[in-house]
This record gives sequence, structure tokens and C-alpha cells, in this order.
Amino acid sequence: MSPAALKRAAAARAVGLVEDGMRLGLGTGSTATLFVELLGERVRAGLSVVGVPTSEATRRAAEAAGIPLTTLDDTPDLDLTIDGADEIDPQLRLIKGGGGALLREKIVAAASRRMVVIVDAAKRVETLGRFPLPIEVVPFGLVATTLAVAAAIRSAGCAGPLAVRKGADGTPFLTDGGHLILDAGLSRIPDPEALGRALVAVPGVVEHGLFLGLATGAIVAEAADGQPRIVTLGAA
Ligand SMILES: O=C[C@H](O)[C@H](O)[C@H](O)COP(=O)(O)O
Repeated sequence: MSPAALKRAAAARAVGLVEDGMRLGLGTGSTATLFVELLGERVRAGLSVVGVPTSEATRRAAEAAGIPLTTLDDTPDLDLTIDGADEIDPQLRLIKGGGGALLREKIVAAASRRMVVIVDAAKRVETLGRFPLPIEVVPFGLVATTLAVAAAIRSAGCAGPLAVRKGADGTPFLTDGGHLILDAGLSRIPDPEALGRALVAVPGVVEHGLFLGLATGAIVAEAADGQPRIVTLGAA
């Protein structure tokens, strides 16, 4: 069973959580985009919702799907955010930002009463860190910030290479906010809370991809006898 089929199954289950009148955070990435497309079908059938996109890519997908959009400034209190993740552990702690949208995703998740994560089972881990941790930094002072980030990583008991993310054309990847991403290949993050605290204390770090205490539930799609089977974690 392909990852895409599992992602679609998780996204389809999440669409069932949406109720008429909800104010929604719309996540970013391939799984969240499937959710946006499926939500669009319900909107076209008469469902009334309004969404806050977490990236310019999701804004375009939501507009194409016919989902009415608003901004977090106009609608700062959201009912539910549905988003993907790069990793999820048993405590619903996440690594996000593989697509570079972590900053807006975290702001939107923090403004939501509930955040339900949609993933295929390959994203489940016992210990976060196999997926490189994205750390969003301002371009000014990149070398100094990178050194300080490396020290912060060591102080939290982690180790591994840091690399400035590149786009397909080989130039530095820029986020929607005009920032750079450092990807930290840590393999294992024994204390995500300690690492998160150390990273946000570094001047020049805008945000990191550890989502701690934000997800209230998860919808995980796994393959069972060639069919997708849904497992829910937390309140989902
Ligand atoms: O910046 C990107 C987001 O955090 C995504 O939600 C995450 O990378 C998962 O994306 P996908 O559903 O494509 O695996």
C-alpha cells in the first residue's frame, strides 16, 4: 500500500471531524493538501467553514478547492487545525517543517483549540530525531547563529550535523517569511523539551520544528491486509 493511499485515508478520516461553522487551521504538506482537497468537496456540497492557511502553497490549494479563507488577524481563535507531521512520538510530540512551513504552522496550531495530526504509520517513532529537525533562522549573522545553535544542541544532550537547506536549484531555501532553515541531523532527541528551550534562547532562531504540547490528537493510517486501517491517538 503506497504512502499516498495511507495519507489519503488519514485525510479522509480528518474531514469527518469538521463541523458546520468551524474555523479551521489548514496545514501544509502532501497529507494536509489531500485534506484540503477532500474538504473542498464538502464545501462545494454545502459545508460552511472558514480556513486559515499555514503557507502560501496551502493558500493556493485551498483557493483552488473553493474553501473560504480568512487571516489569523481577523480570526485569531480557531476551532480545529488539521496538519501533517514528519514524526510523531507516543506523547503526541512532533517534528514538523520538512516543507519549511513550521513557523506559520506553529502559530496557527497555538491559536487552535484542537490540533489533529494526520500521518501514515511510517511517521510514528518511539524517540523523535530520525527526521532532521528544521530550525528556522534569520539570514543575518548566519554563521554566528549556526555556531550558537550547535552549542544549544550539545547542551540538550544531542549531536549531529547542521546544514543550511537548499532548494531544488541549489540556492538556499527561503521560507514564506523570508528566513533560512538549518536542518539538524540528530538521530535521537532524548529530551525534546530541553532542546526546544535551548533553541528558542538563541538570538537569530525564529522557531524550531519541535511541536510540544500542541497536538491534541492524531489520525494514523497503517496498512492492514492491503487496506488502510486507521488508528487514533489522543482525542481524534
Ligand atoms: O513544513 C511542512 C509541514 O510541517 C508538513 O506538515 C510536514 O513536513 C509533513 O509533510 P507531508 O505530509 O508531506 O509528509
